[in-house]
Amino acid sequence: MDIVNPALDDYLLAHATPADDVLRDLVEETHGLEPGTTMQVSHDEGELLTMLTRLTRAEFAVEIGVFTGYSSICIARGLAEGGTLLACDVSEEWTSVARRYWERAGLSERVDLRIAPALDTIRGLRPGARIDFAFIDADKTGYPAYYEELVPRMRPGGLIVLDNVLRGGRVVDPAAQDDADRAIRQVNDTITADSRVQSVMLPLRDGVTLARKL
Ligand SMILES: C[S@@+](CC[C@H](N)C(=O)[O-])C[C@H]1O[C@@H](n2cnc3c(N)ncnc32)[C@H](O)[C@@H]1O
Repeated sequence: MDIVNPALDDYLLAHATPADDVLRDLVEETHGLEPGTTMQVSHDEGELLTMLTRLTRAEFAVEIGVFTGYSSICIARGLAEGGTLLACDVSEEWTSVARRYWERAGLSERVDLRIAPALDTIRGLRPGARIDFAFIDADKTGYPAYYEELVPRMRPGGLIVLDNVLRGGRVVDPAAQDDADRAIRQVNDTITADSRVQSVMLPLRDGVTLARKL
């Protein structure tokens, strides 16, 4: 199911601030890898991440799902001076590409990469750690648990961003019942009913939820 008419999608992509050489080269290199660019956030979503990180004046951000580093570059670029992005992934192979591009973008000092299941990394944060900005874009069945671990650690006014919340329209297809479909519907319903956050779902690419901690 097209979330947005494809012609409008192209128009939207063409009307975000253009990508720089680092991001363009990263897309090109990722094209040549086995999964290709399908897992990567789109350019307009990346611009949104930079903007939201900046608007929340984030000093400590968490990313769940790094892949080859596109979204982490966008988040790290929006951090306040001296800020840190805790980047969580399980793949040495894909994040080795990300490391090269963080270096090239001058962001290596800002990114703290942890190769481990993201739930372990988040649960291992020091008690009292306050997260300003979080981006969830990893295994879809993990979303409900990632959300529950993040919410209590967010500072008031902090923002959680979740990608792929529409699953190509499968969320409204009763026949779509795999584990990931169920997990995404579950987290979407949880967030809507959660009095700890204010939330909105945007029809950007595969759907993006913004949940702001109250
Ligand atoms: C959709 S990709 C992330 C794309 C990335 N945000 C970007 O813009 O390029 C999902 C990533 O989640 C990672 N992942 C899967 N399961 C994970 C887990 N349990 N903990 C941390 N990362 C995980 C995968 O290795 C993969 O790199």
